Amino acid sequence: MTPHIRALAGQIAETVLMPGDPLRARWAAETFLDAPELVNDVRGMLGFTGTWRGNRVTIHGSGMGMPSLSIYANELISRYGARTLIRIGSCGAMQSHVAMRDVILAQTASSISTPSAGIFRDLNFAPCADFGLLRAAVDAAERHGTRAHVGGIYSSDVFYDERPDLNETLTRHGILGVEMEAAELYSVAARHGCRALAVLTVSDHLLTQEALPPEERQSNFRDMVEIALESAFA
Ligand SMILES: O=P(O)(O)O[C@H]1O[C@H](CO)[C@@H](O)[C@H]1O
Ligand SMILES: O=c1cc[nH]c(=O)[nH]1
Repeated sequence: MTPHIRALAGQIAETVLMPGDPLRARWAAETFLDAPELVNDVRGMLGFTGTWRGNRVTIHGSGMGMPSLSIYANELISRYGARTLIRIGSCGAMQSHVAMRDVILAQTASSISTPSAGIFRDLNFAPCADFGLLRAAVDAAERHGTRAHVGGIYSSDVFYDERPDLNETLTRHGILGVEMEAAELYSVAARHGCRALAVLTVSDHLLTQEALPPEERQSNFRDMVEIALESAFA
């Protein structure tokens, strides 16, 4: 048990999928896992452990933003022995060739800052995905016939952005999309020798202003979850 997770020792799997939304965690656990068991509901942050094709998996919400994810990732790794952490999130597209509902596999995650900045001090650490997971995710996306893009994303501290100049700079440098957790997930995983990847589904588009309704962001992102599970156990 931790301040934020009530699971007992042994109730968290070594492989953890992390959506921001706890209700997406419930949907994914009930849709993809055999015998999902609720292992956390502290503060309404839901975590479930079950099996997928005979492999133990936990699906646990991260909450929104890097400080929230950082708490859960640190506790899942340090207190429960998680070793592979895959974010299954939504994101906003920042390139015209990226369409709504496309999948983005985040090779790197740029940021202005992360909760790890205090450790890195003057170092501009480059948070990156585990290459084995990334390669397996590319293969899984191809098998599924999913439109997937591999490249850099931006992990922001804000959803309501007031820096159009920054977005323009990011787009000009090929950044595919924006979300709010991956850079810290990659940093925490690196610090502990764990594997991490962010598999993201485009829920809105910064260039066209299209946006999916909340229900579709909560569930219906099947390809993303299947790609994450297949990558974890490739
Ligand atoms: O859909 P999730 O996984 O929460 O991800 C995105 O959605 C939230 C903002 O609406 C942020 O957490 C962002 O990273
Ligand atoms: O963080 C996020 C997530 C989805 N869409 C955005 O614009 N930002």
